Amino acid sequence: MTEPTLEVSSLLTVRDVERLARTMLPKSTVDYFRSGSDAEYTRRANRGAFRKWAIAYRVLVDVSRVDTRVRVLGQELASPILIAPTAYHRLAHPEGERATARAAGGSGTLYVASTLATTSLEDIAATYDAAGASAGGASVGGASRWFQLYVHKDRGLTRSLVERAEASGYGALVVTVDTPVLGRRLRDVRNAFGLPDGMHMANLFAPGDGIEAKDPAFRHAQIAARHDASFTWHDLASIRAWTRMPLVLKGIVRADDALRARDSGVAGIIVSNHGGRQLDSAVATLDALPSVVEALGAQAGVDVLLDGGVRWGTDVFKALALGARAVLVGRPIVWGLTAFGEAGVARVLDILRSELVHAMTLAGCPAIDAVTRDMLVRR
Ligand SMILES: Cc1cc2nc3c(=O)[nH]c(=O)nc-3n(C[C@H](O)[C@H](O)[C@H](O)COP(=O)(O)O)c2cc1C
Ligand SMILES: O=C(O)C(=O)c1ccccc1
Repeated sequence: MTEPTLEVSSLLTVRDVERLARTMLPKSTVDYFRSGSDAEYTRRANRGAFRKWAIAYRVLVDVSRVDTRVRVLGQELASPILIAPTAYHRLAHPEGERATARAAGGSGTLYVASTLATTSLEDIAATYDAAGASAGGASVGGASRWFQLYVHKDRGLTRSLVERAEASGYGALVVTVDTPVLGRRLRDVRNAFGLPDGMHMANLFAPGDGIEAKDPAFRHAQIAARHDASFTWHDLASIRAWTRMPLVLKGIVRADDALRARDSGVAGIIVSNHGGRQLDSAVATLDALPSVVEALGAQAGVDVLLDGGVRWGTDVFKALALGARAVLVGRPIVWGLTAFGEAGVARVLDILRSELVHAMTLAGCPAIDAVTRDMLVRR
């Protein structure tokens, strides 16, 4: 009866999961996963923005059933909580992205696979689908996994990533637009952070090709140096021409950029500042959300998602009330993966989802469309 500390069920909050995971990894890995850039104003501001809102709950509503289903890019999802793309899952757990994909596929959670995965996008796709099929999920066939693209100077490499993602049945292409160069994460510089030997960016390099021989810090630093800092709105059209996958732009925080995205024909945008890892002093995502939603208007046909600092079900509630269709979580997934592999990722998803149900129940919101702007007041 008494093995209290290391049972997955003893983890009650995302905070518990993070606390445990941080004891399990080398310092330089914890630093890489946790850090924001420079003074980390934005990493903290993302969390602080949630604290500025309070929920004006409604009473005497029938909340004996609470329905968290949402439509994202025309697809029905059981929950508005999605998995943000994060690099290097094998640093967190030996099974890496495969464990994440099994937890996501098994629970029907939308998983955005990173360009910088340590498992190939084909392998992630197959693992996700197999988990979905054995769970009897409706998500088999790719619509519930998306692929995140970094645009590289090497157009041929970029195009081949897009073509591989399409061939593997990914349901959307998420183009990250906040990383023309890498943000300066001071701890990574001081730790000379890099991928250990034997771990590699499986989508970008084959084992044994030249870059594998270079030292680990070099390998990590080289990655962002290969991003195309000259990429513009104009070039987006060429990516559209390469694929039939709907496009989602990740990293938008301005109303005018959101309008430009809509005019470029994208299906969705993610209000994101990369978890405070890119431009420090960037606006917190929850603070940026209302202006983006207002600019696009209700019938825009562009789904607005948000990430950055979502750690509680009430955070999800607040983002939805301010107009997000769904949210994504980054670091909490990595901590869950570290702590218990597939079961840890599943636990994090379960914690956030049940907290959201609990918040909706107590707030008198039996369905997502009841989570409206008037549910919030400024603290
Ligand atoms: C360790 C780590 C790696 C990340 N790698 C990527 C990536 O490869 N591609 C990308 O678009 N965003 C990446 N991000 C940003 C996340 O997609 C997301 O925007 C951010 O983590 C959300 O904030 P949260 O961690 O506070 O939930 C990464 C974030 C972290 C923390
Ligand atoms: O760490 C990150 O946030 C990330 O997205 C990234 C970008 C380029 C190289 C390595 C990681």
